[in-house]
Amino acid sequence: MKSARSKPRLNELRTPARSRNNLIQGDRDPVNVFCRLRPMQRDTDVACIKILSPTTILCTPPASAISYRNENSKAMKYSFKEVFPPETNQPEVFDKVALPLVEGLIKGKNGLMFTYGVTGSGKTFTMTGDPQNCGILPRALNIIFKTIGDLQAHKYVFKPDKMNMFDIQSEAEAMLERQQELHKLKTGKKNNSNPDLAMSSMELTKIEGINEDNQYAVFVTYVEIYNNSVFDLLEDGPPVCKNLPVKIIREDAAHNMYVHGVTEIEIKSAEEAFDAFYLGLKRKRMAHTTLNAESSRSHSVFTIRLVQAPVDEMGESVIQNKKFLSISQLSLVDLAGSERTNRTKNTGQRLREAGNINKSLMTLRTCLEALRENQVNGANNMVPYRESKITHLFKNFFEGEGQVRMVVCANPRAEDYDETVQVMRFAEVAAEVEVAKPQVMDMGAVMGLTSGRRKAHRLFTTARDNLARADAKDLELDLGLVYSLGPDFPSLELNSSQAAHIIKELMAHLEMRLSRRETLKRSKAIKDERLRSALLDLEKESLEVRSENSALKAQLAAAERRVRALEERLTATESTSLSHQRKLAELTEYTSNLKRDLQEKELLLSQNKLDKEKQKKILERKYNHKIAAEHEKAKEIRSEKDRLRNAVEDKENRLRMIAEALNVERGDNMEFNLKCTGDMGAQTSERGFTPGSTPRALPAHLLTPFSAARDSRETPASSRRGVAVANPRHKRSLSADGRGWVEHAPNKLVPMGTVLKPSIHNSKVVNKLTNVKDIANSKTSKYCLISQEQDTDGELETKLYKGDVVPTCGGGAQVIFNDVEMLKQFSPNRESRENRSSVSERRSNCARHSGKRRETASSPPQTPSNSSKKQRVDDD
Ligand SMILES: Nc1ncnc2c1ncn2[C@@H]1O[C@H](COP(=O)(O)OP(=O)(O)OP(=O)(O)O)[C@@H](O)[C@H]1O
Repeated sequence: MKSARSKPRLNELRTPARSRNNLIQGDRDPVNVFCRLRPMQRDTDVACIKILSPTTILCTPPASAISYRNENSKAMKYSFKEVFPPETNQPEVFDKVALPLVEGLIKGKNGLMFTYGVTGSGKTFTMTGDPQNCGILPRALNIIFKTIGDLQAHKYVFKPDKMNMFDIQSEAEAMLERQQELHKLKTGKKNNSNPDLAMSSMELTKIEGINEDNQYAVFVTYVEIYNNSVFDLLEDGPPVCKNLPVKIIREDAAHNMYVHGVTEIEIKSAEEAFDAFYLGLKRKRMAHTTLNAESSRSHSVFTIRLVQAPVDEMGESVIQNKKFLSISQLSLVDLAGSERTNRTKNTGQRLREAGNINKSLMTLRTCLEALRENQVNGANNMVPYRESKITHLFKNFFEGEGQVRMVVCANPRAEDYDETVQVMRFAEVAAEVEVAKPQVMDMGAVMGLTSGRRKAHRLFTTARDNLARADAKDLELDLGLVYSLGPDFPSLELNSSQAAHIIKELMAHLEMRLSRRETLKRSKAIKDERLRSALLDLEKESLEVRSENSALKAQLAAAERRVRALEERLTATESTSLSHQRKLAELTEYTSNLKRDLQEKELLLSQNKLDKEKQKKILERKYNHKIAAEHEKAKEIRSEKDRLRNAVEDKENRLRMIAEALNVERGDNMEFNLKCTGDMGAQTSERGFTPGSTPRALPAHLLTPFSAARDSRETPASSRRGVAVANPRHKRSLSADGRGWVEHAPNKLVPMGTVLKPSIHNSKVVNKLTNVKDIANSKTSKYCLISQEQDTDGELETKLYKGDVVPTCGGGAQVIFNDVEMLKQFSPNRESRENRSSVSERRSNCARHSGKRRETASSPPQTPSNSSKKQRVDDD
């Protein structure tokens, strides 16, 4: 039963058709899987594969195998269509595996054959072989040319249209191209054949049953899939070409996958085919690995396309109609071997290759598993053909029509066991996949042409040629008359008695012949007339067809131009997209690496954070204890400080009172002083004080702070009454002795109209002390801060805070205050009044305080310093 689909278009039958889900079970063939065991290399090698029957093997895990260690030590049986023992020779393998595919190819059926196995298991040996043992590929080429022999069309009659289809050219066009090629060849012929390999010497018989009413042409392509990119091994260029451009896989109008822009060479003999094959072989990526001296690093696909078209009714030339073309293809695939990297010890480029090889083989396996699932269980799983170039390219074989055969190559040695078992499992999956049987049509029969046209034409041309020969007159030819005037003349024996009767008969016969001749003449005239009118019709039709043809040709040319332009754009877009895809993959990998790094760093960071928090807690606990202790101490210090401050304030009050007592009028003072001195136990010799007299000498501890000069110099008597001061500092020369002073007057001084004015000779005057260098330099050794403020009585008081500038080790300076000068004015009236009113109070105060009074700056102003702001008031 045929598919429910409407009658297929003729040219859709040529290449593997797309999936037809409604194909019934009988329309399908399983993938035929063969197993070939290669001979052991060394006598010492231990085998892990045993042949049980011509179709079954037994794999026993050796003790060294991983599966054995994983307690999966059961021996496993695997079945195949046929198992080839190590001693099987190449012709046997070819006859069983590839010959049916070649027969199918000749009859217009598609075929796919691939070798699969671990690296070094004999895949390339099976597919290509060596000079002494030609493999499947050279044998297939040889037998094809032996079979099609002189049934081949002239070169360039069939021409690839670059879109996976073919055009048919007229003999004249084909001849023109042949001449051009001849010219090119004269200028430089390339010969790529390998002199060591005389594969054409194989003894092969031709395939029977070929349709002799067709003309044939063979085209080959050779591509390799390396690191999941497709390369054209027959691309124009030097034989050893390293930088072949990447090709893309596309779908043609009939939804078949093909390598776009691939070089498709028309081959006219097995020798030419070998030339092409060896050119590709030189470019194929091979490398030395630990497990195979010449290991294929890529999957190679050698495709033979056979184009056939029926000859016309005269059996002379091909019918110039693309509709009647039939294209069948046989793809011979040598897959790269699967390899475990820990065994091969590959690194760098080899490792990357191995990764890509394993990945694509994995995709092949995944695709076949999904297909099997869909076919056996009626699932509708998406088959990931596009994940790998190899599966993408052969999508049509699995989803369309054709014969698929696989040779699983295995090395029986124990070291390969683990990988061999994986291969066997893949083989099991593959054997369960089914492929639709190809449908073949005889185009001549479709057109209603009789068979044997070509043979008849050959005979006719032979006869014609023979007639032209010089000895043709001796030939006895039975040309077989088309028109006959009836039977032969009756015998004319007139000497008999019945002569009159015979003459009568003869006359009747002649009359009959005459009338027959007339009839034939009339019939011929009618036929001539018909022929003429038919010819006229044909001529008319031909004219119409020709004009239509030229219009169509013009349209076609325009369409072709458009297609070519679009194609170019598409190619450019596709190559950009490809490069973008590659970039994207790189960036994705880079991003994932970065993410991984980030995660690692985040982990580390959180670990560190945790550690730090732990440490912090420990330290916090420690320091809390310390801080508590410090707080306790600070509290104690503060209370001690308060106590001391109170004591100091108490003493100051007492001293102030003493000083005030010293300043009261003489009479009062006398009394007051006597009391004070008496209270304080001072030893005075003189109690009287007259204006202009030398002030009495008070004990040192009762004088103002400035009177307690360390040197013994006498201070001249103060002009102010009642002040017995002998302080050498009152000398201006000493207070400002000209040694590198910095005079710091933050505010403008209010003029007081006094005799004594705060002024230091040769000093540097600054209003603001912002520049450290003003203080911290080698010339400056003294600092004076001048301030004016109101005292408690509302009088203006000028204070000079003086100090030594001491450089600090950090390069800055500190000021140690050691002196305060004060300038103050009183109204004499107010003073006496005030004094009088407060005398009694002072007396009482004086009586209460027995300590000496020291007049000092209670809190010196702050002075900037760059490294240390240490301030000290040194009571003099
Ligand atoms: N059946 C066999 N008879 C004799 N020699 C064989 C056979 N099979 C393989 N060999 C030899 O084994 C070696 C490795 O074989 P081959 O290169 O075909 O392996 P491979 O499976 O193609 O490896 P790779 O996947 O690495 O390309 C070759 O030297 C080949 O001649």
